[in-house]
Amino acid sequence: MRASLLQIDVNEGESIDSRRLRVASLVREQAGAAELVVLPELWTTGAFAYEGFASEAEPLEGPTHEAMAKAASDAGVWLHAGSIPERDPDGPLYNTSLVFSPSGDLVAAYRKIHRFGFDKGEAVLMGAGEELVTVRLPETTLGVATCYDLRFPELFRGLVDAGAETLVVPAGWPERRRAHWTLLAQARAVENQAFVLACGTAGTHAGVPQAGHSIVVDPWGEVLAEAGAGEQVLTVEFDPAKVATTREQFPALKDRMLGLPAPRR
Ligand SMILES: O=C(O)CCC(=O)C(=O)O
Repeated sequence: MRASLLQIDVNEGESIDSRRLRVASLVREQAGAAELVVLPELWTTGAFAYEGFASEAEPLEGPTHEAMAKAASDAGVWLHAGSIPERDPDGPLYNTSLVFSPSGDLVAAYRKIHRFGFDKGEAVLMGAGEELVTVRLPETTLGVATCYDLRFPELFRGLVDAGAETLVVPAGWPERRRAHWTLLAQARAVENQAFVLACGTAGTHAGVPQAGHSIVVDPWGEVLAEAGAGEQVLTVEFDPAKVATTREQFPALKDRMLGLPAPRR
């Protein structure tokens, strides 16, 4: 199976409308090159451009949905279209990832569970998702998570328990903590014996330089491909069957001790 991670440069010098058109044509260019295409987190606004979240938020079936559904079907690819600031007509904003089938149907929407920012930004401007999301592809089952979620291993264990074999993580990770990004992507792959496809952004928005360095890690923790800092299409071929063989040959997941007693005080 081939996947292309589109590490998009997100900066204020380009309007959201232009970027949407540009990204749609990059997705179309993946026709025949990849079966799965992955975009980063909040690539329309920028993950740190908090002031724009409310004004640029879209309904689930808004302009990004429309452009990405068309791009997925034109290219005939599975498309994890990264995330949008979603305006729920009956609730708060959410940081919501969209996944499309090769015929352009929305097959999954994942509202980010762990919001970043502590006492500001996304953590106060957006609501928290409550549901784990997996997506069955012919070759593998995707488990989806977003950016800051990468720091919470229990979420990924939940996805694995739900059948995930390929963990897809769109992000807008800052350069300042790039070492964590790489380390955590490898850790999630090793502990879950799963592929990790982690797609970040390039450029600088809201004064925050982005890490880039999108990365694909196999179930043994080996880095199959890693991008540089700038905008880049990172295409990788991987064998989804390696999840089952790794789990058979080194069956650590079977040694989980569920229901451990609480520590004695
Ligand atoms: O956890 C981090 O260091 C970065 C997280 C982040 O930037 C985000 O979730 O938007």
